[in-house]
This record gives sequence, C-alpha cells and structure tokens, in this order.
Amino acid sequence: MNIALIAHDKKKDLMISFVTAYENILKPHVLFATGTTGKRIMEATSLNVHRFESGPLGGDQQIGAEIAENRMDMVIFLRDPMTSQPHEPDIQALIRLCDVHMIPVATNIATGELLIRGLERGDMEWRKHRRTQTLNK
Ligand SMILES: O=C(CO)COP(=O)(O)O
Repeated sequence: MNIALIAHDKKKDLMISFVTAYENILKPHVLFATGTTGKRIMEATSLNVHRFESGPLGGDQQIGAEIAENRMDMVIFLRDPMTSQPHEPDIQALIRLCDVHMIPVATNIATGELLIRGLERGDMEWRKHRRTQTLNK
C-alpha cells in the first residue's frame, strides 16, 4: 500500500511515537510524507520515506495530486486543531480529495491506530483492485 504520513509541528513528536510503535507494520509498505515529517521519521526509524515538499510549500497539494491519480491508499494526517496554518486551504483540499476518492484518512492518532490495525489485518486489500481501475470510467 502507498501510505502518506503527515504531521503538523506540534504533532510531530506524536507521529514519531506512532511510527516507532508500528514500524514493523509500516515497513512492507511504500511510505510518503510531507518534507519535515518525512525527515523526522527517517531520522528516528529505519523506515524509508519518499518526501514531498514541506506542507506550507505545497506538500499537501502534492499528496492530494497522488490521491487524484489513484496512487495513494491511506493518509494519516496528525493535524493540530489549535494552531492556524498559513496553508489551511491546502489542508482542506487534501482532506476533501480523500473524501472524493474514498481514501481512508485519519486526522488524529486514535483513528490512525484503527487504520494501522486494519492495515495489519488486511482490511485494505480492496485498494489493490481499486488501484487497477481507471478513475472516471
Ligand atoms: O504542514 C504540514 C501539513 O499541512 C506538514 O508539513 P511538514 O511535514 O513539512 O512540516
């Protein structure tokens, strides 16, 4: 599965705890992240992460484009609901595209845990079939 990991600054330590705890589950998958989140994950774990731009510089939009192209299977986005972000429209657009294309998206750690457990259990296998289909047909 292609999995996007994103965390706002005040949630980055939480993301590191999360990926450390679930490193073995995440390892066989292809991981993507916004710039700083990806850097932090690679510094803290043995996971390899494809890094996009930092969120405020367009990283959320790049991940959104992957979703629109039917290339992203899951998004774990630990958002900070208490701090306003300069790129709030990009964040909303990313979450909207998850809804448009029915991509599982967690915006907090509690849902993130459920998605990871589901991933481990094989609940995401339907995405393999969906990914082979062309959208809008
Ligand atoms: O701002 C972000 C998501 O909206 C995250 O970007 P960074 O991972 O580059 O900090």
